[in-house]
Amino acid sequence: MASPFLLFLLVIPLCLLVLFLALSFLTRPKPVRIPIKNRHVLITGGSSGIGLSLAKAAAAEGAHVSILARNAKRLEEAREEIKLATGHMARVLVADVRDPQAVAQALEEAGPVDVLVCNQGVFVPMELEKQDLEEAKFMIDVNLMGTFHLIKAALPGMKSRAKETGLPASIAIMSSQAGQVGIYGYTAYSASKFALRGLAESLQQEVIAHNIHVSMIFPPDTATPGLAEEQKRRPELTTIIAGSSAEMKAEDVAKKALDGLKEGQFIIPCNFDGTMLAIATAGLSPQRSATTALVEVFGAGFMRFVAMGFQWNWYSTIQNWHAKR
Ligand SMILES: NC(=O)C1=CN([C@@H]2O[C@H](COP(=O)(O)OP(=O)(O)OC[C@H]3O[C@@H](n4cnc5c(N)ncnc54)[C@H](OP(=O)(O)O)[C@@H]3O)[C@@H](O)[C@H]2O)C=CC1
Ligand SMILES: CCCCCCCCCCCCCCCC(=O)[C@@H](N)CO
Repeated sequence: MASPFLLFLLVIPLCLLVLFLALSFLTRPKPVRIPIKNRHVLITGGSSGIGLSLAKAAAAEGAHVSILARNAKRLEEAREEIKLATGHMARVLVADVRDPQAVAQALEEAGPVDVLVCNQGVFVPMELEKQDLEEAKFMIDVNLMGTFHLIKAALPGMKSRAKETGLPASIAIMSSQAGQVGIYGYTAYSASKFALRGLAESLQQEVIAHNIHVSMIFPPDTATPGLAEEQKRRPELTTIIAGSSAEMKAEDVAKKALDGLKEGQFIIPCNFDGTMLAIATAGLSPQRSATTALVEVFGAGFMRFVAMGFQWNWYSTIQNWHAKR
């Protein structure tokens, strides 16, 4: 006769197994693998920072890469850099994502896309009270409206291409950890990045029947020319609070992003803090992996507790900062 204790020990893994099986049945959309070799990958903001690293990583894996940005000279330099690193001649497209006509024309020129990476982004941190509304609008226009323009222009071609080839396509959207949690000094930036999540969750439901798979990438501070510019004028509290998640290299963010999008991961965290944030903010987002779903189901309560610790730390920092003035 087995002791009640041994029986109990057996019950735990059994419950876990049943829960895992239930989640395997429930998780939607279904798992997918998105090939990128010999496929057309279009990366906006591909002339600098994370976008340029992504372009190199995709070209190194045999993708046909197009990069889009405003500045033609920087695009040419990026093309040289990609060629030097991988031997691949990327196509360059000059357009401002704020201009829907220019975006449509660029996509026409580029031809049908298999993987669209909406990575372009601007960030000008400042307390809302001090920030010029034009700056707030600038971030919304480039980060949010620009992404609308890109997806609108690319979708028809992506749909027919996915149908023709029978291969799954991908739309990957660059958010930020500041698109998962509000940060001091980022009212407009966080708003633009949180908004992308609503766009992405809704869009995934609209395009799943066309074999198009949406991903969102959530990097922490990442060493790029953009970050160097930002740091010249970032409020001290923004730097301190954003420092809660360790800075990454653009290459490492690009690798996470590319691996995640190839697996059709809806939420792509980039470091350990990012994984905690993803569990804490999973909400009703699509989840393809039963294993990750299991971690989310068990982790949710605990991560809320950890989050309370972070908030305690941030609010103490803010209070002390004001007390010193
Ligand atoms: N670096 C960081 O700390 C983090 C960055 N991110 C996000 O990652 C993305 C890339 O950031 P990062 O690599 O640092 O940025 P960079 O500033 O280094 O590069 C930005 C790229 O976007 C292009 N771009 C900017 N505005 C437009 C526009 N209106 N139309 C078309 N292209 C445009 C730029 O080219 P050009 O100026 O010639 O148009 C450039 O290629 C952004 O969305 C950012 O919000 C997220 C988390 C952290
Ligand atoms: C549940 C526990 C969670 C713990 C993790 C909390 C860490 C949050 C840190 C947020 C950092 C935001 C950086 C934004 C970078 C960015 O986008 C700018 N550089 C502009 O590009």
